[in-house]
Amino acid sequence: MGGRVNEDLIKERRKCTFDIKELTHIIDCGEENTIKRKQIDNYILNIKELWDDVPEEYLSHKERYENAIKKAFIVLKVLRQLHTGNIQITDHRTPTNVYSIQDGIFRNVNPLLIHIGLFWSTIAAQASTEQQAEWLQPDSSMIGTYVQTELGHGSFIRGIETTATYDSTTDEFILHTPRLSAYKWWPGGLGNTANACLVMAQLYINGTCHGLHIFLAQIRDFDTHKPLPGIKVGEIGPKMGFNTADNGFLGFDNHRIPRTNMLMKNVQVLRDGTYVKPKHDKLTYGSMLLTRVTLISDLAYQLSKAATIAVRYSAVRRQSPIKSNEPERQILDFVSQQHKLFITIASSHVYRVVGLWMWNSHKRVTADIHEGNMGQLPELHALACCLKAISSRDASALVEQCRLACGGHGYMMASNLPQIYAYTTAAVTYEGEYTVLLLQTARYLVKFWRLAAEHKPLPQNFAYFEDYIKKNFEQWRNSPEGIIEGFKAIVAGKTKAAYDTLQCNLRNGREFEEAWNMASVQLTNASEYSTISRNDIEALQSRYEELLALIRPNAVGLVDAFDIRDEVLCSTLGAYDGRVYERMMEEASKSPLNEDVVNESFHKYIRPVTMKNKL
Ligand SMILES: CC/C=C\C/C=C\C/C=C\C/C=C\CC/C=C/C(=O)SCCNC(=O)CCNC(=O)[C@H](O)C(C)(C)COP(=O)(O)OP(=O)(O)OC[C@H]1O[C@@H](n2cnc3c(N)ncnc32)[C@H](O)[C@@H]1OP(=O)(O)O
Ligand SMILES: Cc1cc2nc3c(=O)[nH]c(=O)nc-3n(C[C@H](O)[C@H](O)[C@H](O)COP(=O)(O)OP(=O)(O)OC[C@H]3O[C@@H](n4cnc5c(N)ncnc54)[C@H](O)[C@@H]3O)c2cc1C
Repeated sequence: MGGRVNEDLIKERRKCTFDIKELTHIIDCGEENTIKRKQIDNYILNIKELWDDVPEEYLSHKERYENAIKKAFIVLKVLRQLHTGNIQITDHRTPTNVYSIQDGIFRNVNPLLIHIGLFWSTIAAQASTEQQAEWLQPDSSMIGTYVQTELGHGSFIRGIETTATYDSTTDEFILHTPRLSAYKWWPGGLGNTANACLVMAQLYINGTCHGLHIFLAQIRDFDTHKPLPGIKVGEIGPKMGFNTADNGFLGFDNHRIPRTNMLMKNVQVLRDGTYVKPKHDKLTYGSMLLTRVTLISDLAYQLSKAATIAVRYSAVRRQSPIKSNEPERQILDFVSQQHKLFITIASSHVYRVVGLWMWNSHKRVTADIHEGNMGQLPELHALACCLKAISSRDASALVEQCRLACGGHGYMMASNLPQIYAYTTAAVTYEGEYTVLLLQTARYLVKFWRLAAEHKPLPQNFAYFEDYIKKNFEQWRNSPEGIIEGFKAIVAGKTKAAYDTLQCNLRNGREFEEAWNMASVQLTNASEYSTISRNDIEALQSRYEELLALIRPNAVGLVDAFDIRDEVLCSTLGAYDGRVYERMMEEASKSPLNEDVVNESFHKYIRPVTMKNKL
């Protein structure tokens, strides 16, 4: 759509005091990545079939899925071409090769996300070399998903009921769903798209349960796509978001797979049924760990989208004068609006940096594990748990804050803020629910507080526990170092409080698990504080309003530096040109309810009532 850039935005960009491109290169981890990202964006933007102009809100549940699948397989074909063309394309904003531009294509989620983000990555991480050679062919017919959660169990995965029983007479595993609560429920792409899946099931050999293991199972015929015998599969229905993905359900009726379909990099079942244990019994949980790590970067990217939309709109929207005898002001001039939005820009940068640090930490620890050293795994797990929990809670809260800061127009689907919120808030639940993961980190904190309380040696990362006990903390200084020291004191204090409550519950005769449950609110609080979150930064930094004023002239420049294309933002409020009202009117004209001057419902339902006895 043509037309002049909004005058207020032009002025805002003139006010900017830093080099926007330089910040974009920092966000992309280098200018060469910016160039590569733009190449990919342009390449995919030129595929016309991907950019329909029928808003998905006007499609049926079925049409929305079919439209998304059409696009997903165009993208998959392109990715295969690019990869086979040896162009290693990595979008450093989400170091998972999840291409930022996909948000624009699907406006919701790519139905192949779990195929790309969990199915392949789990095979690459947990299948043996021979299995990878067989299953990871670039032109494979397998379209997979990751099938763990059941109707009856999501958080407590040791309670998963699906069984995989070894039959030595035929050298097979028998996958079985013993009851309704054991039906797999939720996996992305399972309902209609996937023809294969990685199933998390309880392994049984000669009546002994060896716990959860991962098995590759084909569930549909590669050629006809019909479910195989013994497979009951379908789609779970509409959700709050993610409605371009067919999350599904799956039941096995004594479905047989070869023994060699158990992922056997870290653990083996030999032909005679011998079970060869893994070096660490949580290696099977590795895909959850990796996804939690990747989610931090993705959430940072969702924040950058919401901030871009809300800040640009706030620079364009004029509402209410500050002095009655003056013109209406840009709402971005209201300090309360700056308070709502600038923390979102900051949080996007914080979680992008943390996400990249965690991504590199995961690579380092994975290399150690490959060498047989499991020592760093517990800390990586504890960090991934609290960081995924806090980043998803912060991101969903801040995206909603951005939506609310845009008034009624933020409530329009055409603003794209509702979809970004629906997408982001799901991350508080999936891949490990918020409270459940915070309690995992609490286990780790309590373990080291116990050592500190017993004056035993502590790893360097927990030296501050000892400082706290010896009251070595300095007076709070209003500087970054002072704030970090303050946080350490808060975490130590919260951990001590939870630990003391735990000890008190035990002294009162409670068993450990009950004592833990009774202290769980304090335990989650300690975990939350082990991660600096948005509210804490505001609360701690005096001169806060002065800092908002410092940011104000650069606010639009800061979001322009995220360099998110209009086609990806998909937002009437956030487009680069700021022509909000023209875009809103253009989107409204697409509503099917504007096709007829008088909708047929008038004659069918309204007129017989309103004109009764009047003709
Ligand atoms: C797909 C993403 C791709 C790319 C990302 C990019 C963008 C993202 C965008 C969209 C993503 C889209 C869709 C998301 C798809 C969602 C998929 C899913 O949700 S898959 C299912 C996820 N399910 C879970 O996460 C379940 C949560 N529950 C658990 O993890 C476990 O039940 C729990 C850890 C809570 C407990 O396990 P349990 O076996 O009971 O252990 P216990 O608590 O007794 O602890 C024992 C011991 O083990 C340690 N430990 C536990 N887990 C791990 C681990 N993963 N790694 C290492 N160590 C672990 C634990 O600390 C404890 O140690 P100590 O005894 O304390 O020493
Ligand atoms: C959009 C989306 C996509 C998903 N994709 C997949 C997928 O591809 N593959 C897959 O396998 N799964 C997937 N899931 C499922 C997801 O992993 C589960 O929903 C998640 O693990 C939570 O489990 P649950 O829903 O059974 O909730 P539950 O485990 O029943 O928890 C419900 C509530 O109980 C409380 N609670 C539970 N346990 C504890 C505890 N120990 N202590 C304190 N409180 C507790 C918490 O408040 C929690 O919110 C997806 C889910 C969503 C929403």
